[in-house]
Amino acid sequence: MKATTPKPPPIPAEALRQSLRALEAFAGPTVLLDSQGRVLALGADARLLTEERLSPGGSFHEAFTSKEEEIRSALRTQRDAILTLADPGGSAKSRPLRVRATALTEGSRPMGWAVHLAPCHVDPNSREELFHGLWTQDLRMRRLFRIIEKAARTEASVLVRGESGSGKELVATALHTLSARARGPFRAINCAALSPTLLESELFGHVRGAFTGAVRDSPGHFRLAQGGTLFLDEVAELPLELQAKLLRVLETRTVIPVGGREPVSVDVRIVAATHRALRREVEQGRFRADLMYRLRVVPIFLPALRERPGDILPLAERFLAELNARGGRQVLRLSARARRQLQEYPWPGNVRELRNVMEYAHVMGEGPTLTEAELPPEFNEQARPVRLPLSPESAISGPDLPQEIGLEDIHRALAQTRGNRARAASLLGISRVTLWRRLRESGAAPAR
Ligand SMILES: Nc1ncnc2c1ncn2[C@@H]1O[C@H](COP(=O)(O)OP(=O)(O)OP(=O)(O)O)[C@@H](O)[C@H]1O
Repeated sequence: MKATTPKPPPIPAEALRQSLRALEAFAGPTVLLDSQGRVLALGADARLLTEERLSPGGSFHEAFTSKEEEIRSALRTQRDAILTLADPGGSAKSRPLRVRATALTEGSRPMGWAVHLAPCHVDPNSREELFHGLWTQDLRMRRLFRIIEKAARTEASVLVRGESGSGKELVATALHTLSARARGPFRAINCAALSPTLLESELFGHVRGAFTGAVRDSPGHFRLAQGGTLFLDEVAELPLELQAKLLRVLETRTVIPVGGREPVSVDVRIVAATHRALRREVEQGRFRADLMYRLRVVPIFLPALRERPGDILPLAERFLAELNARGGRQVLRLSARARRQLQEYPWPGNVRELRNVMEYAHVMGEGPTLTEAELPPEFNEQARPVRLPLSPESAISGPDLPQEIGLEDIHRALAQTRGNRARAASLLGISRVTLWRRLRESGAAPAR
């Protein structure tokens, strides 16, 4: 005779409510579904977040306007997904929600899902786009993507201008990937990171015996990028004598390695980038005008993150979803204060800095809510009132505020430290607060 498993007694409503409250405290707004996708129960936070659009006995799928396949995939894959909540009033006001499901099983039998919900800041009225690793919902950025697509089809030199961490290298790789040279190599070199002598031999190569330590021939980046694209990052930092040499290479399409005599033909497309205004560098005699015109046939201006504030929170959420997917802590929401601080912060290190900040907070804190206290120390400094100088003189001659340190220096230090403000400040010999204040005074950061 077949043994029948006795049906478990139903969980008393009060016990269920308490379990859900405990679950929500740990995992954020939660809905329990049966294996057919019907709502079994939902916690008070989930009720609030969904504005009562979900109720026990109702269908989970029908509460959303997202495609049936998207909803099924969200449940099946148990990965972060964005679903749009239907508006019962039928107005066009849709509400995106971040959703993550955990399958509930008894042995191997599927019982349903616990679905964790979180608010989502992607603006449903503006279109989002992921373009070769660059995510945005900013209209200007999306227009830039179209320019990049057009420029990629040509051989024209492109000059990308943008602050540190704003995605210049990603633009360069997109230009390469979308070009006829995609099968060829992509090489990148940072002109600010090497001494002039080393830079010369890295770019143009050298022959054996050209200098002490040159024990064998070295091809250099131009020849290594043969048939492909060479990305010259921080091109404004190129010393004048190397600018002359670079111009010659671009004009003759040949390169003479250091210590060599014979010109070698090269077929390379140049993409250059800088955080400076090259025109100003030309005016100041630090950059050759003829080289500038050669490099900036197509100029591309990448807006800083603070100039597209609508991207800050959605990008933060994307980074959190990536971090959640690695396992460990599952962050389901940002506290209101953390959101405000992220939005008010000047982001001198741009998207790279935002990613680092999210990683720091994800590691430092615990639980499903990422709070302002988990943000790196500079955010808490930012929250403190800014100390006013005692006298006008102390504002300019005080040891903590050297007048000669300008915005350009700060950007250069940030570029060198890849957006790390603490290291940039110590490089400049000022405190992090001063660095932030300088950015704010210059209008680079919003006044509070
Ligand atoms: N729009 C974006 N969407 C998603 N990630 C981005 C975006 N912009 C930048 N990033 C992230 O920031 C990192 C830095 O980008 P990238 O190296 O292209 O910046 P950069 O402007 O070349 O910086 P630097 O001038 O310091 O070299 C990227 O690896 C990527 O993770």
